Amino acid sequence: MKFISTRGNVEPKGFIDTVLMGLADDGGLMVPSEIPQVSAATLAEWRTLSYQELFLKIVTLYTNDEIPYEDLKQMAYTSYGNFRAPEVTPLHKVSDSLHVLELFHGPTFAFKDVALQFMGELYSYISKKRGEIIHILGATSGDTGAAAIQGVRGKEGIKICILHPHGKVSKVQELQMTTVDDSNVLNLSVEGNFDDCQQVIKELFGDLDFKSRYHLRAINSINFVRILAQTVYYFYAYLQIDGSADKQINFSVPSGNFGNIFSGYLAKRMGLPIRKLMIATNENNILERFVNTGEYKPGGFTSTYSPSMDIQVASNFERYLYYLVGEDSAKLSAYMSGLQREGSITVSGADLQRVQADFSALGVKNAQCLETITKYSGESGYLLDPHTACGVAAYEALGGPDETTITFATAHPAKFNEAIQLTGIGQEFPAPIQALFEMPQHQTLVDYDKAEIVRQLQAFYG
Ligand SMILES: Cc1ncc(COP(=O)(O)O)c(C=O)c1O
Ligand SMILES: N[C@@H](CCOP(=O)(O)O)C(=O)O
Repeated sequence: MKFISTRGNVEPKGFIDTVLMGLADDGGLMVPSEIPQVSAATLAEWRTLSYQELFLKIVTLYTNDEIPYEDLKQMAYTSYGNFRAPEVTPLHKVSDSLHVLELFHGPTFAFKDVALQFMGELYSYISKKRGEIIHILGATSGDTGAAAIQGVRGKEGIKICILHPHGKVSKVQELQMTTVDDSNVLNLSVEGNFDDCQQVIKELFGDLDFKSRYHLRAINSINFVRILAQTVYYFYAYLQIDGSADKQINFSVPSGNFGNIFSGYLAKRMGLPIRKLMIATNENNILERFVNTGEYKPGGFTSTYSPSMDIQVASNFERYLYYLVGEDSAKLSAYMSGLQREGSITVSGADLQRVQADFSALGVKNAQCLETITKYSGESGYLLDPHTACGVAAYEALGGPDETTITFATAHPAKFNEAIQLTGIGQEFPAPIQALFEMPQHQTLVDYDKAEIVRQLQAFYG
């Protein structure tokens, strides 16, 4: 198994080199040269595996034996050993047609922990085994940053800098990142939005001289290992639902940067019997507009009750587009240049039909998000966080009769109490979240100015 760039101008790489490269050196995104296939018989054999066992089955399809099995096993068990649920990602049945896969039982109460606990272990392993310097640079709308910092905490030889949009993350997200007082952690609070933060880091990863001089490593979903680790819970959720291996299931996925749902697309391409992949977004509904009309046009950023999905430029969209154009790098590159030049991409005809066969989508309005939280709290006694509520609203709108849908609970409601309070519902914070309110914060406020951010990074990475 080799990994190649969507843009076609990077020599095929092995697994570890792909992890270290993060953003492909030609500006594209790394993808597997071929997608491993999982047969129905194999799926049936996997039905009784624990999360960690399943993780090992899936991840070893991609790792080329570059990591000895016992080492990988140790990483898997360490990564998921500190989750608060023994199943790691337990499934909560709401009704016969709706199940919620709770992805928030990791250290920072968000789905990002699932991939980033492993990524922290992996970076630490690579650093020790290969003597690589690991200087992480990431952008966050709140959850990736907190989970990445927790993923590498206390690990020798790793420095991490996270850019978050000033005043545009929830209070708990801000506290989770900024109460960490470790000398290897730098939080830059940027006067801008998430897209601005992501733009700066993409430019810095695209400057190959800067990238290699400062040993920049990515933790965002531009890094293929994030996508890979996230495919595991699609398989796990599917296998927990009763029934034969050929039963098809829908997944409704609260989406922003398109990483989580792209993992589902990959799982489907690997052979997981998924009927519909539902993209749930908020009022930043670029993905909904793309699925419904074929036009992908970033712009018009809006702050919503689900701030982690306040994203216009979805970084993994390029991976999907690559498959949509038949893995043709020249065609993909032409689309990406068009996006840069004209500010939009349009697909039509058979391509649009294929998009609509691959996905359905809903952009959930703020009011509908709160109504959904209120409804499920009242009817089922189950408190949804606002991102998850968007996923449940999409299930209601897009799920067909007699279809089973698994909606991802991407965060614990305590992370987004600003929105929950608006419904009038009270909630108790879990102790680790409550404790954050007593702790001092450490962050540096910077303008949305690449030169200023670069100065901060140079001083930090040394
Ligand atoms: C709570 C929550 N839900 C959903 C999303 C969207 O996921 P993705 O960016 O993978 O599409 C995010 C951020 O990524 C998030 O933090
Ligand atoms: N919502 C995300 C945005 C970054 O997404 P990523 O999956 O590319 O890391 C966040 O919480 O930061």
